[in-house]
Amino acid sequence: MFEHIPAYPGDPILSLMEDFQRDTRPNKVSLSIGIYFDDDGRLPVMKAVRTAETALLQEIGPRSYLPMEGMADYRAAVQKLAFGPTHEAVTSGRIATIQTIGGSGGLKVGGDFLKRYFSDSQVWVSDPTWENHRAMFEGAGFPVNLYPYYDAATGGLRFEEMLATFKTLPARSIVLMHASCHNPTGVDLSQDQWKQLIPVIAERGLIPYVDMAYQGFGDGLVEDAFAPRALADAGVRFFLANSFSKSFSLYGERCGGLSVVCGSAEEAGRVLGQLKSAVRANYSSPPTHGPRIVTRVLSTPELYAQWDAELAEMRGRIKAMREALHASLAERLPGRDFGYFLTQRGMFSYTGLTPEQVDRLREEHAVYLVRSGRMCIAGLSTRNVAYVAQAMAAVLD
Ligand SMILES: Cc1[nH+]cc(COP(=O)(O)O)c(/C=N/[C@@H](CC(=O)O)C(=O)O)c1O
Repeated sequence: MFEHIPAYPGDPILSLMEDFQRDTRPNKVSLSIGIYFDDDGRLPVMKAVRTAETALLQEIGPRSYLPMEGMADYRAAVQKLAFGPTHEAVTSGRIATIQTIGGSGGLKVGGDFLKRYFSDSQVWVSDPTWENHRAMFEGAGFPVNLYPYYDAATGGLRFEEMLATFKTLPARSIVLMHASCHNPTGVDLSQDQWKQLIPVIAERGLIPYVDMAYQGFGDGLVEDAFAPRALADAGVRFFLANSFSKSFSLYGERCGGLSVVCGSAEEAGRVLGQLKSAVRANYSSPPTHGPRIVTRVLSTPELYAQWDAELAEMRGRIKAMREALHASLAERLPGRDFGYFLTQRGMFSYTGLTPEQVDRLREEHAVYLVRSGRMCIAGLSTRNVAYVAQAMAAVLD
């Protein structure tokens, strides 16, 4: 019956975690999957999360199905965090927001919705992008194309080529973009570049699909949401998938959202209905526990302030690790330019290491990167950063 089923080759990111867990070498370092570890190498339980969850445990009650669109207070909190509580798009009710199973659930449900109502469109993703973007949108039935993005020569952005490409795309082309803290490169558009790109998106009638999985890991919660807010300001209709996996350290609780910015509250009502239909056909309804924690934190001023402060600490630690690794590499290999560690932002940096060098890092030094050369900076610590620099220098020599 299943003779024709091929063996699974593994996921370029998630399967590395399985290999890492099996690795018994005491000096192993995980710089592959996009998970934030603290300086002790532990996956943190945020104080604001612990406080909210402890309070919720006093309110244990029945666990019926949630509505297909999720909890109303969660959805409202997602909109306020993404767009700002006073944004006209929020106050006018023209955003359709659903609670989803992580940011992944938002991308998948949005992909299915788009395939149903924009079936002739094609999808354009940055070159490179998160490994799973292609799988998700091809899985929804779209042809997936690349637009120029990362400049390997400079470790920066090929913005002029990206802009020129957007100017050629047919109306209703779906352009998948990262709000901030680009995965895998850490290279973002500046606010000025977004201000140049957004009029082209509007003029061409493109459909932006913004993936905001790292809000708070760049410059801050407000700064990192510049792109969706600027798109909404410009009256563009677009999709925004967001994730709380990293910013709440609640990866396994699957807390995400999908917002569709529409032209009116009436339009948002119809879009919401069809998003519910897409949810029903995927997983029926979203989970309760994790999203209740997120809602409690986002809706309680003192918890929100504590969470924001903890996120700032996480952001600051990542920045400090970037600086420490850069300094250690510059000392070991003075002739090479590692400035990209300082200019790239968020959880990831694109090291430019070849797959073979990444393999050597793993096999000879027990340092794990994704084979694309992506490094998760959040896996560095004051204990291992010198060792990682030494290992990188060894394979680069
Ligand atoms: C850009 C982006 N979007 C969405 C997700 C999925 O988030 P979630 O809310 O957990 O469904 C991830 C996860 N990225 C990390 C883990 C993974 O690959 O799944 C990573 O890139 O390592 C992203 O990096």
